[in-house]
Amino acid sequence: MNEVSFSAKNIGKIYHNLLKDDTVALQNINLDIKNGEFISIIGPSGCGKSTLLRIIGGLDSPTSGTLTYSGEENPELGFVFQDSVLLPWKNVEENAGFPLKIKKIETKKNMDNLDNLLELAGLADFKKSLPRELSGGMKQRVSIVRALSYDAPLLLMDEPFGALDAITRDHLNIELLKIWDKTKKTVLFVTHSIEEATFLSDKVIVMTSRPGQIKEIVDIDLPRPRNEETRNSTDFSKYNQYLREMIE
Ligand SMILES: Nc1ncnc2c1ncn2[C@@H]1O[C@H](COP(=O)(O)OP(=O)(O)OP(=O)(O)O)[C@@H](O)[C@H]1O
Repeated sequence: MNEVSFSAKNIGKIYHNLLKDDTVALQNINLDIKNGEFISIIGPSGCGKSTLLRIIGGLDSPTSGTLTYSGEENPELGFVFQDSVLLPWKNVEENAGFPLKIKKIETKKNMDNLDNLLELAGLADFKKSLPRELSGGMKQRVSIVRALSYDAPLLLMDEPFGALDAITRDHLNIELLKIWDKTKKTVLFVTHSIEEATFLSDKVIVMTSRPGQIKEIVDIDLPRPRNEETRNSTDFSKYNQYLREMIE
């Protein structure tokens, strides 16, 4: 089954530097994530958010502790980073479907799914456009569709909307939730924005400053689907205030 959940036990990460003391980036991280959850990670700059994301994604290994996946042995991952790199000579459709080409899985089912995702992301009319003809927000949408195109059960997102203006960002948050609702991926999302974390997540992991430890995992009990009404609600403000006080 295309599912993944994972459990991190006592994860630690030390970077050994050539000309200065070692950096203890993560310490004693314990975490259980269920299939289909939307989890955000927030915390002060340099507290190890990206390191934790990379370790969970298998792009980096922990210095100590264990990470156990269940559901799939080696779960495939989709990645979206702050600066999405699209191939400038390929159009939207070709960029979004590039993983399918590389993996040689351009089946009818996958191509139909790609079409649906482009539609969901509001890109149906731009399939033949080149990256230089797109706005920053549209490029990020292409990179999200690309990450979802091969149906990886786990999506890792590192500040994917960090470079965008607030209005576009709010818009993309809503679109991302619509796609997530349809695809039921497990999402791990790093952000500097408390409001973004609250708006999107089932749970927000709050980290301490370096060495990064988990200060608290906050359940965000706001009704779904979330929309502009959510942002205007008192509960939304309360969660933001709670999280802000915890980080300060
Ligand atoms: N490859 C590396 N080699 C050495 N030190 C590193 C490496 N990657 C990260 N670090 C250090 O580990 C710590 C955590 O970095 P990381 O990028 O995970 O933090 P972050 O919370 O994502 O930061 P930010 O919020 O500023 O993006 C920092 O002190 C950083 O300098």
